[in-house]
Amino acid sequence: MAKATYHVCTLPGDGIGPEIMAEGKKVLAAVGEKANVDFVCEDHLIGGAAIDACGSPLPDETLNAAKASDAVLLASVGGPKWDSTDPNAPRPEQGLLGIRKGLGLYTNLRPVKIYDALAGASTLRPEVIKGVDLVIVRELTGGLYFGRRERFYDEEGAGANGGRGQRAYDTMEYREYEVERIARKAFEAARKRRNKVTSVDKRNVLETSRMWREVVHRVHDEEFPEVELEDLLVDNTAMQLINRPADFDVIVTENMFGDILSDEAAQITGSLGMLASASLGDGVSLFEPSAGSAPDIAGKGIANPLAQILSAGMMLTYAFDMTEEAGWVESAVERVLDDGWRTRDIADDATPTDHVLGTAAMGDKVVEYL
Ligand SMILES: NC(=O)c1ccc[n+]([C@@H]2O[C@H](COP(=O)([O-])OP(=O)(O)OC[C@H]3O[C@@H](n4cnc5c(N)ncnc54)[C@H](O)[C@@H]3O)[C@@H](O)[C@H]2O)c1
Ligand SMILES: CC(C)[C@H](C(=O)O)[C@@H](O)C(=O)O
Ligand SMILES: [Mg+2]
Repeated sequence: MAKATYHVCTLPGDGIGPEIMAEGKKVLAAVGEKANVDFVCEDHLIGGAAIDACGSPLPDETLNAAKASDAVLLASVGGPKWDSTDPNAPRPEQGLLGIRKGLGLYTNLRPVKIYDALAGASTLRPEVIKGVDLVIVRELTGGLYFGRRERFYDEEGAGANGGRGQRAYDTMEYREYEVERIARKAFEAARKRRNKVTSVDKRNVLETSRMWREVVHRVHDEEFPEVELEDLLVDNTAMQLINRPADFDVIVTENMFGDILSDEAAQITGSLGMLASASLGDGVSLFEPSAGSAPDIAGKGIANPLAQILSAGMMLTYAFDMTEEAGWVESAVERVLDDGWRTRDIADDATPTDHVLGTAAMGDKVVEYL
């Protein structure tokens, strides 16, 4: 049989990005060898690296290459080097938002799963985290991130109350179809899991949330009546996530609430360095760890590459329908952890120092177990 070839647009980005991307590629190559599939990875610029090279966080060349690929694997963007007080200066994060919008990636899946071996790395007590297995379905191309915004000088306000007159606003806006389609994705995910959806909003305050709740319920009643649906306000969710995390199955929420709740949920698993994600639309998909460029540890070779590796695993499932091979990756990661191998962020007092691995050694270990 002819060897299948998949073209992967790889976007290492900034900070720890290139370090963890190298490990994601290593694992992909190993899977390819075992499955007789060629993953042809081609690096392109995004974020701060792209600003430095050509002044834009998302060069046309990168977006075009992403559109022409079979899937995109991204590491992370951003860092203090590109922090500027000039509101018109290009920002690395615009590259990430631009590619999400440009590829129409409105669904972001962030699975949060406890590895038994990592129970000691979690901030929470073992009896609280036992059995945690949830997925955050985050709306990714709407809301505050993409609403009208402005920063301006308001003469009337100048001097009043001691201010210098600056004003700024961001707007949260949703269209009904945007809520409908993400709700559908959440109910479909729940059907394949434990059949429960928690819809998170701030209906007691926000008009977008009032519409969100109505639309989610309509989609539920008309198309997925057999799925259990619960509503929770976002502040209460933040609390319940650490109070009873094992009760959640699918959490569906708008863009910014999902951003915040997913970092919180990551800490339940022990480290942000463990949280993979898939960003899906109707065309090419993108896979990325949920964490950022971790400037505090960049360049030291100690970042945890497992979220990047698990994101590559999600790519196998969602982009290439290689669920068996994705299972190899998940199982290799699980066995590496079971055998006590750790990066620094998930090590605890009981970890022998010779079991604390650097970024590249952890990638090698996963390949060895594959
Ligand atoms: N997808 C992305 O590209 C993405 C996501 C989040 C933040 N960012 C950007 O990253 C930059 C830094 O943001 P931040 O510091 O607030 O968040 P961050 O996610 O980069 O880091 C938060 C904390 O988690 C740790 N951490 C993150 N990933 C890790 C890993 N793989 N292994 C071990 N530890 C890890 C960091 O060391 C840090 O202590 C900002 O410019 C931000 O906008 C990018
Ligand atoms: C870097 C930033 C724009 C991004 C987001 O908020 O979506 C990140 O925090 C994430 O979670 O992917
Ligand atoms: Mg985030």
